[in-house]
Amino acid sequence: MSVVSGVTVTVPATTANLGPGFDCIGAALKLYNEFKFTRLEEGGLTIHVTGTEAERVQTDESNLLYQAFVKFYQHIEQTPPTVKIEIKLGVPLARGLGSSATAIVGGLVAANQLEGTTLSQAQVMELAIAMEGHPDNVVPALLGGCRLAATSGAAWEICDVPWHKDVVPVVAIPNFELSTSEARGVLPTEVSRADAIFNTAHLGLLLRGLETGNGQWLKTALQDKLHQPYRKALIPGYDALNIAAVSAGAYGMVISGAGPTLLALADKLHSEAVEAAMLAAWQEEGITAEVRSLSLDTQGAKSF
Ligand SMILES: Nc1ncnc2c1ncn2[C@@H]1O[C@H](COP(=O)(O)OP(=O)(O)O)[C@@H](O)[C@H]1O
Ligand SMILES: N[C@@H](CCOP(=O)(O)O)C(=O)O
Repeated sequence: MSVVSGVTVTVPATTANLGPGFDCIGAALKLYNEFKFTRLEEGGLTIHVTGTEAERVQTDESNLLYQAFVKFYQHIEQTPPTVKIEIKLGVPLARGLGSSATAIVGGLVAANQLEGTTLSQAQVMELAIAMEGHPDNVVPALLGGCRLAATSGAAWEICDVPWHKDVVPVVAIPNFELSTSEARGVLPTEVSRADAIFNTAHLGLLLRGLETGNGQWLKTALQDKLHQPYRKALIPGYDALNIAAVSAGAYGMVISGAGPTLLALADKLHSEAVEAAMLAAWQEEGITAEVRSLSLDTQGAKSF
């Protein structure tokens, strides 16, 4: 295929970890960033950002989307073309909804499209995982759906995790940021055998709970001992929201990605009540938030 003069890529938000699946499972959500790349014959890099919090995105070569774009060209050992980049932000920044994953996947997919799909989707995925350092947000951002990723060193096995249609993700997004690096910084480097066994069992149960919609399994499965006990202190209102969500009928509540967004899973009958309860709980803490039910994106990154 031949090179093209411009491309637009949309990439979905993600909710990673889902409680016990730290660094290995995540789901794409119907909330999107859009990235338009146009080759320029002259001048230098131009980045224009629109949408809520647009002023918080870098507009020089340090921009993560652009860095991913450059990474692609380093990989194919070519010089990147000069481009104009237009970013339409739909995914809030540093909230645990995979904004960094959208940028990494968006930059790589855009470059691959501009070069006539030089790399396979699997090669793009490997580059994205290497850049992000873990697979659980970039993989669903690229492929869509709920995905489990495992590696024994060389390549990644990606498994599509069936998600029962009655299980609704409710996201409660506060108006403060928490960077993934800060939230990873509070984690211990070693964990006990008991905690490792706890998470292994709960992740197995979660997979079956998501597939079947079995509420009893999901209630037990949405627990974790590897990251949330250390991170919850970074999120004011965590315990209050947990109580509110479960009292309103949610199966359980977890931290979305590295936080601070909190994710409840509920059935369709209870999702609206869970939304209202989580919003009220954060208001009581004096925190402004947006709470909404989202459905799963099944398509991942799309280019046109
Ligand atoms: N659309 C974007 N374009 C460029 N950089 C972005 C974009 N979205 C996020 N980023 C970068 O990623 C950072 C947030 O990443 P991170 O702390 O991992 O949070 P998140 O949980 O949202 O992925 C932002 O501060 C910004 O540097
Ligand atoms: N497993 C990672 C997931 C980070 O996701 P993000 O959406 O917050 O970027 C972690 O928990 O650190």
